[in-house]
Amino acid sequence: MSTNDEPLVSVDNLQTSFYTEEGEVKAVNGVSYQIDRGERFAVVGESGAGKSVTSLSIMRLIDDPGRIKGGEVTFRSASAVATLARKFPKAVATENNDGFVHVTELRSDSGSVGDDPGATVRDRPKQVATDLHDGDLHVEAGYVDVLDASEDAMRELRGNEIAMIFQDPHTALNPVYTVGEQISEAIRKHLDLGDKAARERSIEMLERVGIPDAEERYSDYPHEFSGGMQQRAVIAIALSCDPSLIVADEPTTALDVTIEAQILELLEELSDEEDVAVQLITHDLGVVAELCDSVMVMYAGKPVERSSVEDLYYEPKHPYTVGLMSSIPRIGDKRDRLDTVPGTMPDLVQLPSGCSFHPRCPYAEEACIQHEPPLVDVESGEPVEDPDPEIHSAACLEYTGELTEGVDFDVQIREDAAADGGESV
Ligand SMILES: Nc1ncnc2c1ncn2[C@@H]1O[C@H](COP(=O)(O)OP(=O)(O)OP(=O)(O)O)[C@@H](O)[C@H]1O
Repeated sequence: MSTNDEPLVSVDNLQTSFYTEEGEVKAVNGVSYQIDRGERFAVVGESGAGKSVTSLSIMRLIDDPGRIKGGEVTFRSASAVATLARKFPKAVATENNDGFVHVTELRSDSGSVGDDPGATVRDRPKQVATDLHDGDLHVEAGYVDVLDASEDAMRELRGNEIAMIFQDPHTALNPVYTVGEQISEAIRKHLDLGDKAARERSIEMLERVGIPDAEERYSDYPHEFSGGMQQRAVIAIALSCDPSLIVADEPTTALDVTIEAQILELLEELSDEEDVAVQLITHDLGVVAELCDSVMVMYAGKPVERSSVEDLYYEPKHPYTVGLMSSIPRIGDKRDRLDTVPGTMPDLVQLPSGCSFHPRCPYAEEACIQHEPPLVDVESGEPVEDPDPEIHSAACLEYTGELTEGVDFDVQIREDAAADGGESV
């Protein structure tokens, strides 16, 4: 199998902690997942579940007192590998040298590339073809070992291959530059274009994200844009460098209902048309239903359920997910629906014994206080080693057969409601 058929992002047993006066805050405590090219993947859970820290970790944006303690993050992209190999040839792994840039398939216009494609690239980095440079060595497949990458390489990756959209577009835009200049600046930096070409591309991007009269609006300052238009401009900046992954952290929380729906529609359209994968972080299952294909529910730094969005809606398996589902609002409804799970997230310095959710779980039994449930295939009860998006998995002793009473819930979704954000009864 070519590595291009493999997931774009693979996260394996990621662990990130903050070392505070109170102790070690285990914000991300063994998280694994994968995202395919063009897939829209949601990370959902209450405040403090570890959603943002997971995303910041895969982009290597964790600052003191935080530290990524362990795990592996792999980003498979031939274009990223080609760009990094050309810029940082000493970082290319070969049979004899370590490196965080891995070339797994290489094609040469002028003949053989030998048995060790990494060594070939190391020897002739300036002949590697990229989006910006011609060359006779073509990287067909490869990956970047993100947690081993240098800071310089990460800077290159962020913005070029992985773009970010945050909750508040207002803070993402600089008030003293026009919106157009900010998009042009991003384009000039990443695509090596001159002023005129960058301006033209910026106007195209503004049109692409649905800003009317893009040419005139190019010279507006951010305060002259509405909140929804500002978020569209942020999306234009994110897209202008042709990323393969957009990480969107609560991108619609600051927007009103109608605008929220429009922005989600825009993200969906762009991801379909440009084959961009999206990692969406949200506490809102209505937003997940609207946009995503697959979902990971997090609780206290760990995944507690993983499945397709459809399976999660029609057949949630973890009592925590069921709690989250119990009053999925229609899209845009800003009620704090997560109040519906009584109790609060535990102290991440001193997690409860056994299942972290047991103090809040209506079905908890003695076994739940004693044993930490592994993430298992809900059908077979077998542990899920590799995060397989096809497998519906949950971390609850119900599915390992260790509960005596078992869990007992009944979720009914109105067909029409599921389509527009879902509403469970
Ligand atoms: N700089 C920091 N110092 C100490 N603890 C931190 C820091 N940043 C995050 N944490 C802790 O890590 C845990 C996970 O936080 P994270 O922001 O990932 O949660 P979240 O699920 O994204 O929630 P929210 O929706 O509120 O952003 C929280 O307990 C938080 O207090």
